[in-house]
Amino acid sequence: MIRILRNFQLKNLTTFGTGGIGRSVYLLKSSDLPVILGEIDDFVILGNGSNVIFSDDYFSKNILYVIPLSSSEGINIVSDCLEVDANVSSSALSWWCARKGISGFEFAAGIPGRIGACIFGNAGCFGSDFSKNLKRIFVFDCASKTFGEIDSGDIQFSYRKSSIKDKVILKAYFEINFDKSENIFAKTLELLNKKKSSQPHGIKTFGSVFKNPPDNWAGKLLDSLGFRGYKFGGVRVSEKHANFLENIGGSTSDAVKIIKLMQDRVLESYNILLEPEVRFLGEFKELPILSGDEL
Ligand SMILES: NC(=O)C1=CN([C@@H]2O[C@H](COP(=O)(O)OP(=O)(O)OC[C@H]3O[C@@H](n4cnc5c(N)ncnc54)[C@H](OP(=O)(O)O)[C@@H]3O)[C@@H](O)[C@H]2O)C=CC1
Ligand SMILES: C=C(O[C@H]1[C@H](O)[C@@H](CO)O[C@H](OP(=O)(O)OP(=O)(O)OC[C@H]2O[C@@H](n3ccc(=O)[nH]c3=O)[C@H](O)[C@@H]2O)[C@@H]1NC(C)=O)C(=O)O
Repeated sequence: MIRILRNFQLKNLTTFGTGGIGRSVYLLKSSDLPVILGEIDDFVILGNGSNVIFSDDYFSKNILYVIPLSSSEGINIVSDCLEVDANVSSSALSWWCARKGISGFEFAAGIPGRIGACIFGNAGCFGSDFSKNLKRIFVFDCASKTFGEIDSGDIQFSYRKSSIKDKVILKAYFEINFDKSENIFAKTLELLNKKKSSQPHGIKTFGSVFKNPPDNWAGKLLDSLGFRGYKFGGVRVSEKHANFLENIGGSTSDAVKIIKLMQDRVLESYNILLEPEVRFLGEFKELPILSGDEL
């Protein structure tokens, strides 16, 4: 059953926990998604809300929020492929694969997103990403309002980027490589611990603020300028990692003020324009420069 939540507090839909009011949030099951996609226009689709911030104002577009699927509901082995529903979380997929002795997803245990969004944004860490074992995706094309498959060879993937545009990913098919379960568990835990030791967890964040610039690291540049622990309103820069913001009772506009300051200071000091990784949804009075193309 599809529920439409009117005038919904958007802070409940993102891991950062800020944002204004959304006109219409469609709360649905994964199996309802193909139906609703053919019926509505002017929407954004969310995964786990871990890479987005909504403005503090009114958001008038429709928002599709799908209830996450567990690994037992959303992952199947179909002939020689791993078929994964887009609404399975990255970590559920990683641990499911470890239990089944399927390698290649050890990196994914600590990524907070869902598979659809992770492919869209080519999420990754520790030298691996979602493009690696991907064979094809099943999508809804928003322009033609049709469903179809796309081979991964026909998608351009780069660092935190894919060429997927105006499409909703419904399912993904990955190749299967078997290994000993105990080896996979060990590697998964090792990478998870590595991530936990260098990044904040158990606190509201949206992952990295900026992408790393070529041959450098956003965190290192921001740290060198003294941003660790910097606070504006109810948002502060993590003491653990200078490329993370933590919401300790603030708003999106507090976060945007810090993001702009960070971008300005790195540009002035190093002549490097940091490109935000987080996606900004809604109307903003001021925004940081979103990509170098805008200069
Ligand atoms: N490496 C890491 O540790 C971290 C990585 N991340 C990244 O953030 C993303 C987080 O995932 P998640 O929290 O689930 O995503 P979000 O809910 O934050 O959504 C991010 C964007 O993904 C698009 N999207 C969502 N679902 C789909 C879908 N089924 N098909 C096509 N596009 C979709 C939407 O684009 P639109 O607005 O155009 O509708 C949305 O704006 C991953 O891509 C990952 O790269 C985030 C934090 C940490
Ligand atoms: C969290 C994300 O992805 C993470 C991913 O989890 C990790 C692990 O692979 O590698 C990237 O972080 P990162 O480049 O900041 O990795 P780190 O190893 O923590 O830092 C890189 C370098 O900067 C230095 N560093 C980092 C933070 C800081 O405050 N000070 C500092 O000097 C580190 O010492 C290291 O020399 C991804 N970030 C980006 C923007 O690519 C995300 O995309 O949201």
